[in-house]
Amino acid sequence: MTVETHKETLGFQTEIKQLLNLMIHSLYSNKEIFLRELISNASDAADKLRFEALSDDGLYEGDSNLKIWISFDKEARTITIRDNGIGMSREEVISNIGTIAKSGTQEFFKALTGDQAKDTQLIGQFGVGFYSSFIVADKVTLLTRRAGLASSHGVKWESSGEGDYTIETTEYPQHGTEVTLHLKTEEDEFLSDYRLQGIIRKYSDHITLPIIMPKITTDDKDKNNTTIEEEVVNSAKALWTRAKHEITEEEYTEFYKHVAHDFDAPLTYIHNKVEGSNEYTTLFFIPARAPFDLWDRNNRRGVKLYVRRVFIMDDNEKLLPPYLRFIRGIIDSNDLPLNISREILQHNKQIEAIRSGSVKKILSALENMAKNEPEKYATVWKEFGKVLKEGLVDDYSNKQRIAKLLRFSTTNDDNPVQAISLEDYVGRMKEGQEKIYYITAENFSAAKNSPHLEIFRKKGVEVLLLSDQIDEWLGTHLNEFEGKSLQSVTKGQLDLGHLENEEEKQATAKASDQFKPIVERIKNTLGEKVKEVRVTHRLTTSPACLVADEHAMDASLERLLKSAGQPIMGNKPIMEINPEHLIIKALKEETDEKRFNDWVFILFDQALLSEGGQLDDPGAFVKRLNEMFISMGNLSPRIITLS
Ligand SMILES: Nc1ncnc2c1ncn2[C@@H]1O[C@H](COP(=O)(O)OP(=O)(O)OP(=O)(O)O)[C@@H](O)[C@H]1O
Repeated sequence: MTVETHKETLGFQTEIKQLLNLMIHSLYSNKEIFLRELISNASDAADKLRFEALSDDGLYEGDSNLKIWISFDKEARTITIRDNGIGMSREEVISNIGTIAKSGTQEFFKALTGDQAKDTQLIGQFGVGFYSSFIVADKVTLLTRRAGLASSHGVKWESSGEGDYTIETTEYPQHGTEVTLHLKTEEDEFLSDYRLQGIIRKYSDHITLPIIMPKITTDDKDKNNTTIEEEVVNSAKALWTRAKHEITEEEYTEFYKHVAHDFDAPLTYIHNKVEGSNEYTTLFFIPARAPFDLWDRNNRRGVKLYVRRVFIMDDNEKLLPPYLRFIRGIIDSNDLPLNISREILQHNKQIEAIRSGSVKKILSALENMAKNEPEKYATVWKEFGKVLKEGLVDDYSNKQRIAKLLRFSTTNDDNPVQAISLEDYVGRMKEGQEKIYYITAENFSAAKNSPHLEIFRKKGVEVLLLSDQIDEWLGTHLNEFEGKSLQSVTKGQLDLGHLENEEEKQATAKASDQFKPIVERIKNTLGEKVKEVRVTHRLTTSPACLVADEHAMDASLERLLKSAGQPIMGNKPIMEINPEHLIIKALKEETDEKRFNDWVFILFDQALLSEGGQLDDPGAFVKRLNEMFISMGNLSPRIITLS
């Protein structure tokens, strides 16, 4: 391999400049976290080396005692953080340090508002890692060499964080990385054993590698005789192996920040040891906020797998199902072989048992929280509810447990905040009510104002108002809850069962008879646009609505699939008319064929609009409506003449 030694000056990716600026200003009040971030990176680098060395122990280059060293030089005003982990090649330095390759980057930059207070929150959520060095340093020098490469493949990277950096190949004897911060003039407080040790103990005690600082002792008799020893500053024990009662909340929080790359404390943690034939420990965290890449179902970096404290991998979908991708933490198995590969993981019985045990633990924790700490659970639902709902589709065996965790908006309070459980709903079902009614629409307002709800509102029957995209699948995947079937109010013949009394049933039957001729006329007018026209009793104030056939797809699901580019055989809707409505009564008497046709098309288009549909020919609708206004004589003759 030819070694590229020349020194080049490269520009940061534009986003990095923006990120650096924002970060330096917004994280200044918490500037000591730069050390936590660099230690965290060093620890990850050691994990990576240990894993790669499982298949090639030559990578240790005879030094498998992985450590992190921290030192400072008062005169040069520098702090150095060094590790003997995996290190980086020149290409890796350019792609890891000069660009942000994280998923969710685009979402993050879109979310920035320009308002410093708000953006500070966001930057914490995004994670700043290495760049946090620039909060306290006006120049950062990074020396590194990837394990396995010759010492001539060392890389020196340097930047003052102002838009560009230099990179050159250099001799670097040991594998690993060394980051030197040249402190800004006002940051001398960090040039102190006491201060640095305090930060390490506060934020990085849980790091499993020894974090070492030099301890200088001076001979009492001879002040010039000094000895330097290595002192381990942290407890260097895997946090999850310690007994729960010995671990403080702060320790859990700091560990979370390290594994999750989050700046904020988690909402809660779930720590368990499983003993028996398949021994393992899990430590899971529920974050307080959704990360920017939550919607990326392929991003599975939430949970890390360890085998007897050795990091194995952090991106395997086998560890937790996609609907729990918001969970962060670790799984440490005592029984899996250390050289386990991704391929073996796919078909490993122990992993399957760990996965299903972990899912159960997480669901139990969520159930307990929902019961005992409903406010906390409301946050979980707000942040991760949409993802959790995917579980109904993904996880058949836990469907009923997941169903209990769902929260909805309903017509009970017409509140867009989803807070009502299916148990709440069932608990207050009306006497005679046999089904759980729901409506799906593109957004909350469209659901709330749908004409399909009129009869339910009149009778005081609660309806779930569903407007998240995933809700379209709810009806297909959750057929029943506690023996009550779920029924879309926009599908099929409305059967209110015992909610309707004999009198009402007779009135509907009578109206159907009386309106038979007009129903026929409307059907003839609309032709292929509808499957059927019928008299309804679900409307009280609207003249007409569209419903889907019992076995057809909901109209809103059909629209969703179409917008996702899926070829859909258009299902024709059924138009239902309200015999009590003035327009329908007038229509019954209408003899002018043109006016009748215009009314029918207007009613059809209105019904389509009110359920969030799109008109095939909006211009024709507007024209008909205007003609109708004019002919109704509501406008003064002068205006009519002008038009
Ligand atoms: N000490 C190190 N040894 C080896 N690689 C490192 C080291 N420090 C950083 N890197 C590499 O640089 C990348 C970027 O680091 P950075 O701290 O900016 O982000 P991160 O750790 O991936 O995530 P976050 O920003 O959430 O902390 C890392 O993912 C890693 O590949």
